[in-house]
Amino acid sequence: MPPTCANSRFKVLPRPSILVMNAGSSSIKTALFDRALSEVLRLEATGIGTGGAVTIAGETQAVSLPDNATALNAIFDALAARGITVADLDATAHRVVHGGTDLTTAQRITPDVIDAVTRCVPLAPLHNPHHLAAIHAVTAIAPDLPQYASFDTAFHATIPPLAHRFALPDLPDLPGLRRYGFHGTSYAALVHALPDQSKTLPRRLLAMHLGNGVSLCAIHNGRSVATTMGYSPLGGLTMGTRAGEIDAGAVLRLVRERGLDAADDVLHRQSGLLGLSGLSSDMRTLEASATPEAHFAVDHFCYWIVRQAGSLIAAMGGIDAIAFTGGIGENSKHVRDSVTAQLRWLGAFPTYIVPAQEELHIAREAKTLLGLRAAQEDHNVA
Ligand SMILES: Nc1ncnc2c1ncn2[C@@H]1O[C@H](COP(=O)(O)OP(=O)(O)O)[C@@H](O)[C@H]1O
Ligand SMILES: CC(=O)OP(=O)(O)O
Ligand SMILES: [Mg+2]
Repeated sequence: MPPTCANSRFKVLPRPSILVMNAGSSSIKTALFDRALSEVLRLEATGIGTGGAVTIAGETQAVSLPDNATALNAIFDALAARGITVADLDATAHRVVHGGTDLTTAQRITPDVIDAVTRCVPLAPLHNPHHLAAIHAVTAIAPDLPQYASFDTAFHATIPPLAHRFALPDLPDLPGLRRYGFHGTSYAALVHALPDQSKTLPRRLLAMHLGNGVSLCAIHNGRSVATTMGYSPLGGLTMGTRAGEIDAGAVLRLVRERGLDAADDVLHRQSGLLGLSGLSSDMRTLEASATPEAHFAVDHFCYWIVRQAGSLIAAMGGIDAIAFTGGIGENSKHVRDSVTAQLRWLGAFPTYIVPAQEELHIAREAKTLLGLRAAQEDHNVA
């Protein structure tokens, strides 16, 4: 089989393979997997909007990444520089944060799927537009390449109605007003990976995805039973630029007095760590800062994790372990220590650090769908 990777410094890519694209709110993480689901190349653009860095096969360079479009171009340029042509792949697979009520299981991307993801842009304005940009960029290069989507909401399909229903009346003209939950690709991967460290999966596991977006998930016997994010990735905890939990009365006042678009901007882009610190949405910057506002922002971040942890532990009837993941969960000892110290009254339980493997989970799902498609084609030929 001829190599597709022209640069001999990089592993030769076995063809065919799956390129996973995970456009988060402050990063685009891409990984190329071979058919055995071994990761053969990783390209990450991080710190979008707050600075920027591109990491290729473990080597990081500071690059100005003012917006997602610049980051996406940097990723495609880096792929091209390594002789990787998207059209040569088996498929691409994308993380999609919000597919609403219609899309909750992994599937092939069709025009109908694109329409549904587009309809959810107002619910996930920091994510869905970036997923669509990545999907359209691949379509422009390779219109016939199969593309798949995995949804952040899927892992939370097991949350019972008591936990996912809002105390609203039936509003038949507004279907889908309910809690969904996000970061499901991360939690599903964590459930798969944790037993490598813990031997068996803890029965009552409190998983914490602490990145630019932040959520906690109560995982009981491997299944999500409650999570802090709700109708959209705006809910729950203090995040990089998102407000998290806020009284609907306060939201109504913001909309009444500032108008819908300005209120949307405050809640999604000017709040959270950025709004509290007046400095940055980036945890590294805040941890390095001596201002009282930066300290307050980090303390607020940890305090509300602990407050919400209490709620999720109650939903599981106790706790057997905590698992940290995401950029902050994996790297900030200060945040992990603060959270675990404030939960010490619960008694002793193990804590684990699990590198987020959203891309591997998405590749697994795409591989399953590719296999089903191949089986279907074989069946049609037979
Ligand atoms: N060494 C570190 N110490 C503290 N925070 C870190 C460190 N490395 C990354 N982070 C934080 O992780 C966050 C980004 O998380 P990440 O999961 O990569 O984001 P996204 O949600 O966009 O995928 C940023 O706040 C960043 O400052
Ligand atoms: C759902 C969400 O907030 O994702 P991210 O942490 O990647 O922004
Ligand atoms: Mg992320």
